[in-house]
Amino acid sequence: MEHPDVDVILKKSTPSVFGRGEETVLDPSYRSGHEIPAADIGLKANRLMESLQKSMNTIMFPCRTIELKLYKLAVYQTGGHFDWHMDSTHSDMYHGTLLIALNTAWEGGDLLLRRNGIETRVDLRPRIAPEFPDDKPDLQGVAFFTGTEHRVEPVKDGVRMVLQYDIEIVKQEEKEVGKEKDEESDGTDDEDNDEENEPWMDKIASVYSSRMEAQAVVEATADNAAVEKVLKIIKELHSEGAETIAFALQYLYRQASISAEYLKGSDAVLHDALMASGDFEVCLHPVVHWEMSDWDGEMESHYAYRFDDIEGEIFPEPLTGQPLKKKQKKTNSTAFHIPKLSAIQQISAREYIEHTGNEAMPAEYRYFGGGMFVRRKAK
Ligand SMILES: O=C(O)CCC(=O)C(=O)O
Ligand SMILES: [Fe+2]
Repeated sequence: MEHPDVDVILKKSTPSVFGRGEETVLDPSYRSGHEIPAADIGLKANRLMESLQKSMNTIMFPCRTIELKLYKLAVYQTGGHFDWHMDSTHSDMYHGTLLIALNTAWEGGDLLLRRNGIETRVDLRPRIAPEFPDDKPDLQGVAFFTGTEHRVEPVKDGVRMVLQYDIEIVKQEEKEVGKEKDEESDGTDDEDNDEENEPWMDKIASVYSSRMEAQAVVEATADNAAVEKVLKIIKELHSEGAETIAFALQYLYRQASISAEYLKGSDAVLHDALMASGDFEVCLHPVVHWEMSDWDGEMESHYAYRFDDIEGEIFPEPLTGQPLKKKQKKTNSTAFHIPKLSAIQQISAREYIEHTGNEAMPAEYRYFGGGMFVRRKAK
């Protein structure tokens, strides 16, 4: 790609604001940069974007169909930066962000991604292969799931320009794999399954997440061996008498997007494998985070409860759309222990609440943790 005309682009751009809760604010100490919205950029679809879309579909959203939608062009001049934030959920379909840096020169301005406390540094400066010094530089890009925290370090010199795309999941009504049967809630789940620190939960979490830790933010999603192991553990637990096995989704979602068709990465792989086996009924629900502390106020453990259990009084209809059969109480029977690598803990943190959103985000669009509830299929 040729060098972009920096002066023209700067003239067309406006200072970047960001969302602090439901407010839109301009605060250069938190974010300093300029931007041009997609509507003012005339970029045609091209082969590069098509092939990028294909590979992101395979790696990040297996068995789903995605589309890339240009969102804006961000311009950072010397001193420009953007502190830790998650991108706002512009729509239910929006599940990832793709950034591609244009061919300009700058110093500093690295992008840092953070998930579950693990940081990954990304230098988006165009690269010239040393063996072909006369060739055009290779542009650099990065894609991450929504709910990933990120920040742009201050640009020390030059101009950094980045095209930002929304990765949207295209809804497919007739898709078989994504279809799930809503669980009938009777509030009497697994009475004999309410030990304090379920060791089996950690077993699942460690099998399921080992590759994730190793690869930080960039995950391998198609780990069939790990998925097989998790299925086996779930079957064993069912045969030992547990009625419902529940565990935290690995990613954050907007409340309305906690459904099979919108699952991301490893959540999608595991869900589809459970459905494909034909042995399970799987349902997904938003969950709320609960912290238990000991007598000294030290945090001891983290639990999740189904959101519709907690909010039963406020929301007469549970989120499954099915009326509750019996009044549900908040009991241990519907709680599950949150594994170390779950994103759910993070969404109740103070900084998260204060500093979320590259644009204002009304409360109903905030991120939620989700839970997968797995029962044995009635034969
Ligand atoms: O420019 C970048 O690398 C990321 C910018 C960003 O995070 C945003 O505008 O939301
Ligand atoms: Fe962002």
